[in-house]
Amino acid sequence: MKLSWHNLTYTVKTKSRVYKNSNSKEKTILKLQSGSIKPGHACFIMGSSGAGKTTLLNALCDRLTNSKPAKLQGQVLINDTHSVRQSSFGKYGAYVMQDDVLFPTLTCEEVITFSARLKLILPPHQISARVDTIIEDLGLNNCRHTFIGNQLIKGLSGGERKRTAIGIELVTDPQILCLDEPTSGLDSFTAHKIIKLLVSQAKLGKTVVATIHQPSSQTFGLFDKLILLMDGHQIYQGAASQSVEYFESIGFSVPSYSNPADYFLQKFYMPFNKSEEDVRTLEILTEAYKTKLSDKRNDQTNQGECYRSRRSRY
Ligand SMILES: Nc1ncnc2c1ncn2[C@@H]1O[C@H](COP(=O)(O)OP(=O)(O)OP(=O)(O)O)[C@@H](O)[C@H]1O
Repeated sequence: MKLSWHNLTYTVKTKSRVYKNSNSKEKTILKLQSGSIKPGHACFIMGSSGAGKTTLLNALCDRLTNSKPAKLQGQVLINDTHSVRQSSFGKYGAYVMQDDVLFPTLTCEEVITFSARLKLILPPHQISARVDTIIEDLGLNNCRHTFIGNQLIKGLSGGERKRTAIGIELVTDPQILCLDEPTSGLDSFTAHKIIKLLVSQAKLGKTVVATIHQPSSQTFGLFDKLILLMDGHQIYQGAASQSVEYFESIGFSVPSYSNPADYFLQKFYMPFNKSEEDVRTLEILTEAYKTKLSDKRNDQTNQGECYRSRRSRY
């Protein structure tokens, strides 16, 4: 299923000034954002802390309130036709939270089975077949009988716990899978394995979208699509593999032998007491992004015209 969003703006009222050098008490967290993710793609939302990653993800999954003092404007569409609001996200999508709440005294297999029994109307043998497939796909076979655990009970490792949380959502075979910080608190090797797993889920035809904090350069290389946010603005949306080249073309060269993700987070951070230079950087980036979008639109129009004129010749 294709997920697209158009002119998303999310504003909330705050009790204090939004920035040191402004008097406004209204904070716009998402600023006129548009974009889309196709099925079969794994898209990762990056940006420094407070850039609006979780808010964008929540808007895409219809998890934001639209009542005072918060206001969400714009549209999120499924397959370019149905509004996510009207078509009830839970029917075709799933959301994996950052702090998953799992029963500590159940085993990995038991929590996935519990979720399947709760969400599916299927005979028991089909439920256990589905659970077996998920456990196999997620590589949880060697810990299927281990307790989830908590501070008092020793249980699954962080990575196994994350995969279990994903398994709980996969029981319904969702077409859209949204995850908030699926790698938080994990070492870079385990984080890499989780991202690999998400990319493989996307290859099965799902639309995967996740926020992510600090991917290693190897993990960054797995991303199909990247959305980079700065202070609520989208400053890049496109193939992750082309992002370094794009930023280089507008004057932000990633130093050799360094992790592009680290560079982006450091360079595109908007502090509370933003300086004129920070504002200028943001302006340059948003302008460049608008130009990129209009160039892309022109290319598509030209391609369409070439195709039509070629067809008319035959
Ligand atoms: N309901 C709200 N009321 C006031 N401020 C909010 C609200 N929701 C989000 N914010 C603010 O909006 C900004 C973006 O929040 P969001 O959680 O989307 O950031 P993030 O990029 O996911 O950050 P992090 O990486 O630290 O989780 C933050 O400064 C946050 O404090």
